[in-house]
Amino acid sequence: MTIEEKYRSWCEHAVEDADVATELREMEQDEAKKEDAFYRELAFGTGGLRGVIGAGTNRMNLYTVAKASQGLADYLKRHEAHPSVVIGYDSRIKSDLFAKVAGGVFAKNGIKVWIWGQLMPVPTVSFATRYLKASAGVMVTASHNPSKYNGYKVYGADGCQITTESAKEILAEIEKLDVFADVRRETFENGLEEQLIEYIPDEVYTAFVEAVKGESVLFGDPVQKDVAIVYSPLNGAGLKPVTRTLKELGYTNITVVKEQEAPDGHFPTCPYPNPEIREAMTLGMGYAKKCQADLLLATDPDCDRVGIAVRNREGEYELLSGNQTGMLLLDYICSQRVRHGKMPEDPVMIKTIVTMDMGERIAKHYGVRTINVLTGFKFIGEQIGLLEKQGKADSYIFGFEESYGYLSGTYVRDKDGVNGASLICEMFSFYSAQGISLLDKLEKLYQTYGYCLNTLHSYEFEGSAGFAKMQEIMQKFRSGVKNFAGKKVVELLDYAPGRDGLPKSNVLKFLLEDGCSVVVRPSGTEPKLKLYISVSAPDKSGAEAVESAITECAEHFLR
Ligand SMILES: O=P(O)(O)OC[C@H]1O[C@H](O)[C@H](O)[C@@H](O)[C@@H]1O
Repeated sequence: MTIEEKYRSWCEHAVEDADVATELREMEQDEAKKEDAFYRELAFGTGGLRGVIGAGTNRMNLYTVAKASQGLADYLKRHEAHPSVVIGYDSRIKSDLFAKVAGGVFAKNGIKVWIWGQLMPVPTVSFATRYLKASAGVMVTASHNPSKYNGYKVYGADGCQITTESAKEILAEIEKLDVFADVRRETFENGLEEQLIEYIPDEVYTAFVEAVKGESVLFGDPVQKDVAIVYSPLNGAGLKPVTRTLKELGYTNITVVKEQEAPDGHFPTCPYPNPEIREAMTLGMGYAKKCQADLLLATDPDCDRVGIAVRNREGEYELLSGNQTGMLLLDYICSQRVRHGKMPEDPVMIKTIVTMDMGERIAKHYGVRTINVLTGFKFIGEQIGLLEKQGKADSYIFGFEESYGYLSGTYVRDKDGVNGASLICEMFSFYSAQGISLLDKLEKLYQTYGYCLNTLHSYEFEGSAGFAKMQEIMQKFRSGVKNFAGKKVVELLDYAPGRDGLPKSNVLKFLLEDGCSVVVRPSGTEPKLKLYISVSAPDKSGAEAVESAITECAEHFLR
């Protein structure tokens, strides 16, 4: 079908959602808009389906969600006699609608549905899928993307986001379908009445909170639980689970950022609700200053990421990167386990290839083995599953990503902002009781393992033209870069054909002299090209100078 034919078909059939119908009418004379909306189908990327909410095959709308659900239903029915699915959703625009549409499709296909009765974090979908022994889980969210996005993450029965092979199979099922003719769906209300759809009981939520609380590595050590914590759920799903868990863990002094407390998919005070981005933390930092807080925490809308800021000696708040927080947590978990004789046999830490290599050095110091995987926490979850199959689930002590994702247990198979927030508070309070700040601790780590600066630069390439441009840039990088700002390329690791036993992925890692590296890859969740730079140097200012020279050099390839 041509773009115009697809457009006409949508005008005829996509009448149920008034917003979609209006948008279709409005793009009638706008060829560029039509092309962008229809030039491709939304594909499964790093985090499942993800796209801008709106009209068309390349958009998140009730039709593309229903089609994906039908494809998933067909896949599940092919694999299982009596499949069941857990569904969750966050505060994003139309998240609840898409969750109900998905529920209606599964119900019509005879698949039992368990749905959370209110917005919930991503990890609770992973948890409930395992707890209820469901065949799959679906989370409607676009995680940390701006408000115009939504998405659809799919989990397997093990609570892990589906990885490359299953994604391919599901995608093949989806591609067989006509978005209008082949989708079977009933109303959510009918599904409820027929008891094909049921709300997930409270007991599951409580079990999740208990599992998170069980991840403490204090082992009886004293901590100061009256530290002043400012918390922002960034208008997302974290509010209830994070505050409940922290309170039950005994933290007594928590202030929630009022403007970012209520769920709101428009994210009025933080258009880009990603704790990686300074602006998302600005309001929280203002609150922290006002309350003289010790620690600021913010979780993203689906509460799988957590960002932090801590007060420095001058009374200002400093943001910590995902790498820094991850390293601190890794060191804290390892040191506590060693001190209390709780380190398992053959301990394992898992991180991604774009996550700071210094993590590996810390792990080694404690006798912990590191497994490196591709970007995406699903690959960390997958490794936990493999350890479990070998009867070694207890070996897993921690997994983290530079993109602010942490998980210290096996009770879920995705990063967990509730677990991250609780561990960070515990680590903070533990050191605080000894008069040590997280910044001091970080300094100590640098002294022990060598100073290392890791930065991430992202460049937006929107739409079909942007997509093509990113491919072109990757080719330019691929074809023979000899040095970056005078630092010789010692080795180029190209992950496109697959390497180190990892699935094929469009990622290039340049190992440079002096322990520096540059990684470049198109994001799987946003229309962006990402550049990860790692610089080892004697001190911060030296590292910053090298980093900016390398960045400037790498940016030449983006033109
Ligand atoms: O770099 P991207 O492909 O956009 O992915 C960045 C991150 O996106 C999501 O949060 C995934 O769950 C993470 O596992 C991933 O690291």
